[in-house]
Amino acid sequence: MDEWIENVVEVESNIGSYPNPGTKVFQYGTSGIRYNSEHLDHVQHRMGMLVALRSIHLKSAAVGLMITASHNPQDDNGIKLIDPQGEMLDSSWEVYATELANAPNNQDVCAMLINIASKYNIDKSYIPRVYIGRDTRNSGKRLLEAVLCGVKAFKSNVEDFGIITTPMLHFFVRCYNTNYSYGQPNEHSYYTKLTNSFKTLRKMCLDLKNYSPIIEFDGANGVGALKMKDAITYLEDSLVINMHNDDILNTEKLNYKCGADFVKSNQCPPTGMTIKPHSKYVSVDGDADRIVYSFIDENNKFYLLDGDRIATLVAGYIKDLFIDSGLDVNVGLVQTAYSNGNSTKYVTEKLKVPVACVPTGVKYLHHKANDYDVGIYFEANGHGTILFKDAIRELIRNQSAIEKDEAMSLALKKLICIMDMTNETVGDAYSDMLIVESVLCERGWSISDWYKTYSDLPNRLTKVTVKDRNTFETGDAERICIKPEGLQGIIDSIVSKYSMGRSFVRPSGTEDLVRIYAEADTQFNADKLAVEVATAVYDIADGVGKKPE
Ligand SMILES: CC(=O)N[C@H]1[C@@H](OP(=O)(O)O)O[C@H](CO)[C@@H](O)[C@@H]1O
Ligand SMILES: [Mg+2]
Repeated sequence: MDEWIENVVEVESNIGSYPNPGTKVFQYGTSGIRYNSEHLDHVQHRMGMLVALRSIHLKSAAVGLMITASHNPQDDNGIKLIDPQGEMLDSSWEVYATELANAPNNQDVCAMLINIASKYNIDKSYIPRVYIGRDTRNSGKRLLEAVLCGVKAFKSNVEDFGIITTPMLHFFVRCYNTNYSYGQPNEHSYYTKLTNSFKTLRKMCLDLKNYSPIIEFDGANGVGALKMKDAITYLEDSLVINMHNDDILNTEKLNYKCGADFVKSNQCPPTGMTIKPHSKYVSVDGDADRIVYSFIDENNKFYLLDGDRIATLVAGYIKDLFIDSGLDVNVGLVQTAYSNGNSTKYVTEKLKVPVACVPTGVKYLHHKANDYDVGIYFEANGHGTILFKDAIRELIRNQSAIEKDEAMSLALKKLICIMDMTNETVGDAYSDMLIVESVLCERGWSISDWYKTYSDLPNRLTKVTVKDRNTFETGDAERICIKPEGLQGIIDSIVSKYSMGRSFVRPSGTEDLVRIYAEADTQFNADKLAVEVATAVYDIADGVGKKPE
């Protein structure tokens, strides 16, 4: 074992070209590793080796490696690793990713890989299979070379899909490992599967009422824009997509004042396009795994329909379809502490769908959603999907084949369409858009009809930089702050002064800072509550820079 790995690392992998300059500390966090791309060559090289080893461990299952920094600025880049069912890398291996990225020298890298190989008793006769994709960032091509060097050292079968969205790569990985029952690992199969089921459902919708198929699409000047242009040829006339922020050649524009993260964080329309009252705006992020909707009214007031809204829309619709189909299926929704309190109330009280709350990060939501027959999960920022248990999928298809009752049969057919247009591996802006458009059309709703289903509690998300965010520890799905000691007591007493107040703090997993979330009866109060709690964090945890105001 030792000799094998030593040979791979020291001879085959060209490791001498990828030294760790030792200037930065990396962490495989909420969603992989992200950093300024200048510091990432050795990281990508090592992740290439790790992912190949993971495939060998999993007996030649295809695993994925996506080179992206999602909604971060153009200068950043990073990596997301994908496990065989298209889900995110198992958390037990995240630790190795972090350790390897930080290993000071090549001998350490070698020793760590030997450790992993012997811990899992890895059988080196398996040939690894690695699927690779990247977003539109300039640095992607250079970092790809580093990844390839690492991956090929293990004599892997490598498939480089070039520039694709993150969810496409997740989909492709699942296709291979399900022996292609999920689809073929190529873009044509992806578009065809998702779009055909969308078009089939659209034909069942006879009365559009207030629904409009026109979408103003904000592509964040990234891969989402590039791929939407391809998708349009598959959609034909089922949707009218007007493209904006689709300048992928001007890479410094990526995510700049546009895209899902900008719109959600700043609670304002994307720039780079004319915003017309009551038009329907769709914004995706830099790797197209997030989506939010928005519009303005005749008074230029801005309305955001974020992940919470999408989750409630989808949960209500799916629940109704199951009622109509006569099938008794448990449908549940998974949220995080960032979900608006009124969305949780609406889902539990009005839609009567159970809600679970888990820590931030799609991996936690995805995992929890598996507890339900049909689990819907969305982060408030617009990352989410629907998971159908295999047995339920089968039940729906079998029942649909024999159902005689017309109404029940129609509901089952609609459920099949929804299943087939869902990319169940991970949040997927394209798939989610098709689902939202389907439900809006079925309901006969305009975007403002959708907005009227419930009203959000005013809220504010803010952040504070502290000396060491690792001193923070949280509990109860991040709703309680355990460390620094004493902080939770202070937060409780601040919150108690506010009507409908709620606030929590947690260290970010993607940035070096602490996030503060606050909700209250008015926007003024939510803002004020956020500042008060941010100040408490700043004071107790050695805040860095300007005091919150
Ligand atoms: C409040 C917030 O939106 N946090 C985001 C952000 O994580 P942080 O750990 O909060 O930095 O990035 C994650 C990856 O994209 C995403 O999963 C998560 O929801
Ligand atoms: Mg993303």
